[in-house]
Amino acid sequence: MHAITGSGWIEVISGSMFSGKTEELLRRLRRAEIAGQEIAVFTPALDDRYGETTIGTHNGRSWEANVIDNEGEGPWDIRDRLNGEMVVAIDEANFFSDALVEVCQTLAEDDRRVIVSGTDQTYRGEPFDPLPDLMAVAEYVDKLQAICAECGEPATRNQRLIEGEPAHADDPTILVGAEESYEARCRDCHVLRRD
Ligand SMILES: Nc1ncnc2c1ncn2[C@@H]1O[C@H](COP(=O)(O)OP(=O)(O)O)[C@@H](O)[C@H]1O
Ligand SMILES: Cc1cn([C@H]2C[C@H](O)[C@@H](COP(=O)(O)O)O2)c(=O)[nH]c1=O
Ligand SMILES: [Zn+2]
Repeated sequence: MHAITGSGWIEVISGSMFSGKTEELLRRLRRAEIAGQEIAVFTPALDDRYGETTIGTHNGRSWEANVIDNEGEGPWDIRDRLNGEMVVAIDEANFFSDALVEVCQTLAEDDRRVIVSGTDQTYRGEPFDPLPDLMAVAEYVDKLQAICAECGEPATRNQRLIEGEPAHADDPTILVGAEESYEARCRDCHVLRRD
């Protein structure tokens, strides 16, 4: 339990793609496991890059996860599928509906440690819901940076590339992918086509 409030809490790990969000999430889970705590991990059905029932990093590390469909109960299914675990981890929060914020609040109010990871900006450089609201209600927020693929400076933005070209501003927001479609870039090197 939280030393100050005597209750649960929310930790958000955010930042650009490739910044090490999932690595950091797995590091925290390994430590919770060493401490003998029961852990439940959730991932959205939409992200199938690493196989249906795992969360994975861009450098090959993974952890077993429960897959949550955004249809039906959506993120409320997370609460229904808990079996007494007091550490709850949610990866790829950017693929969940806004209801995830209320779900995380409820879990923290039930004295749980909630660790949420997800990228905070769309490829357009706009806030990626529900991360902004999650960051606002969280007790702890870590915003990580990758390395800009163009200039080597710290990267805060997600560059979407379609056949090697910057994506157009009117493209759909959701496109599951990794190195084949995205690069980490700094503010100066991030490009968006508007023609
Ligand atoms: N441009 C980059 N900047 C930093 N790390 C990168 C970059 N491209 C690939 N990587 C690799 O990605 C790893 C982070 O992967 P991951 O934790 O899955 O990131 P995230 O969850 O933030 O997308 C790094 O440790 C590194 O090996
Ligand atoms: C910027 C942006 C990203 N996505 C997708 C691409 C990936 O599948 C995930 C982010 O994964 P990571 O673990 O943070 O590397 O989100 C998207 O659908 N739309 C976007 O604008
Ligand atoms: Zn750059």
